[in-house]
Amino acid sequence: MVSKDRIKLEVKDLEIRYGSHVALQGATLNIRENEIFGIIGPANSGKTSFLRAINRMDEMTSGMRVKGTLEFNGKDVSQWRNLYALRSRIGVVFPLPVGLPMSVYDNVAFAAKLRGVKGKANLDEVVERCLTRAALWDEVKDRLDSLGSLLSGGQQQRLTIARALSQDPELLLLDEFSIAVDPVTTMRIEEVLKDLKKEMTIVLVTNLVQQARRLADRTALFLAGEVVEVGKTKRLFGGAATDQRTTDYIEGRFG
Ligand SMILES: Nc1ncnc2c1ncn2[C@@H]1O[C@H](COP(=O)(O)OP(=O)(O)OP(=O)(O)O)[C@@H](O)[C@H]1O
Repeated sequence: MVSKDRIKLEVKDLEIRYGSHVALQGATLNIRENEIFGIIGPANSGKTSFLRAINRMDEMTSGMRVKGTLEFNGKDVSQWRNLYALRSRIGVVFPLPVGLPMSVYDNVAFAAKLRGVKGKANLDEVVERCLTRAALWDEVKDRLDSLGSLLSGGQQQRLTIARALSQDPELLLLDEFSIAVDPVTTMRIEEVLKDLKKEMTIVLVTNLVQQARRLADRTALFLAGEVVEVGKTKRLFGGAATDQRTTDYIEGRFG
């Protein structure tokens, strides 16, 4: 049993639909403080929909309906009246770097300004700290005024991580962050994530089972809208999964 106060996200019997199409059902799991929780599974298994439900993107996704319990810090996300306040605690990094039509500096300073950080010295400090934590500072410190969109793909992805960190999130959701990133950058970001989990909880949706193996403390297999199994990554990858489908997926027999 995990003590209640170590549970960051408690999910019970969650169902996500788009119109009549069920994307996820009967999902029950919990995500603990300071762990990296990996989610693996083939396309269309409901992984991204799960992340969307956590930070209430159903509000802006037409036809999307969420039922069941999804408690963040013990309070159901559906009870948060102030979605800005909820989302400021939950950072999200999408598969492809998006929305960078501003300078490198402003990309990171933007959220900090919104949450009330004032004065150039304070903003400079946030920008340097977040870019350093995202392993990008050394590469961009001399071009903070250039457009974020002019950086390489791997740099842009790290910029989106720096931007997510600038909110000082308690929970960081990453959706297949390495899709558009070269292997060296992927490894650098993986090192960053190992370090970040000391300060926050990370949910890592990945299409790379070996990435879950390298990074996740526990891993869940999602399959066709069902949570097949949740367990310690070492156990699942060590040949002791309880569901044969987990073993088959991990060993690449389908996907
Ligand atoms: N906005 C939407 N409107 C209608 N159906 C959707 C929408 N988003 C997702 N779906 C459907 O919900 C199901 C789950 O999709 P989801 O994106 O959550 O899966 P996934 O596991 O993240 O897949 P992938 O690895 O391809 O990103 C799929 O059948 C998908 O077609």
